[in-house]
Amino acid sequence: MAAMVTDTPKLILLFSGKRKSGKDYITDLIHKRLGSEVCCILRLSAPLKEQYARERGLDYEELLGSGQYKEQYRADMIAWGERRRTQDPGFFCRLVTRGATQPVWIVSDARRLSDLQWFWREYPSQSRCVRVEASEDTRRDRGWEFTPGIDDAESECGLDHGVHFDWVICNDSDASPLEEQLQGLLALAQDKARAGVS
Ligand SMILES: Nc1ncnc2c1ncn2[C@@H]1O[C@H](COP(=O)(O)OP(=O)(O)OP(=O)(O)O)[C@@H](O)[C@H]1O
Ligand SMILES: C[C@@](O)(CCOP(=O)(O)O)CC(=O)O
Repeated sequence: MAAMVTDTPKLILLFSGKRKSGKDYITDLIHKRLGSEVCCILRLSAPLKEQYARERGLDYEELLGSGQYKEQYRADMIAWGERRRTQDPGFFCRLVTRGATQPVWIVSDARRLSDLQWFWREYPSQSRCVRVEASEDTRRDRGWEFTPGIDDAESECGLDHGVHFDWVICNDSDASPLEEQLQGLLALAQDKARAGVS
């Protein structure tokens, strides 16, 4: 199959949600459904973690994973990233979008209004916001524990208010099946990708 290379993205899905709500799980699922020709996952935290790991001699792959390893560094990584963002709010957005050629981009970890504003400004007609929600009980079952300074700070709460979400996905064990909840979003992505093939 020919690569679907497009000049600009046709659709950008900006995912946000609390820790352990399942952002990575759901964006991975969408990626599997659409395939690597159609979409790519962009993690705003990836270049942050890469540089942070390099400076401190840490395991970058572990920082990217969903285990406990990254949690011991989270507060410091947030402060490290915020120093960078204060100088240049679009710094990580520019880094991760550079070289992305698929028609559909999935940003798995929008956390701040400045992240959304950057995409709305650069790609006003393509950007859509998706919220992943899960109850505190579900998140606790996945290893979450309320941590002051993290769960009550901008990194977790920056998009709690004032954002219109185009889709809200409920990722609790008793919610409707994800495949069902993602139907509209997947259909739109497939339409946009088809329309965008060059
Ligand atoms: N619907 C689901 N079914 C089964 N396991 C799930 C589901 N959603 C999430 N999980 C599991 O819960 C854990 C946390 O999910 P995930 O890493 O996707 O959350 P996250 O929102 O990306 O968290 P963080 O912000 O901490 O990176 C992972 O081990 C993941 O596999
Ligand atoms: C430091 C930080 O990028 C960590 C994000 O890690 P994760 O998406 O929860 O795996 C959070 C932030 O940018 O505030």
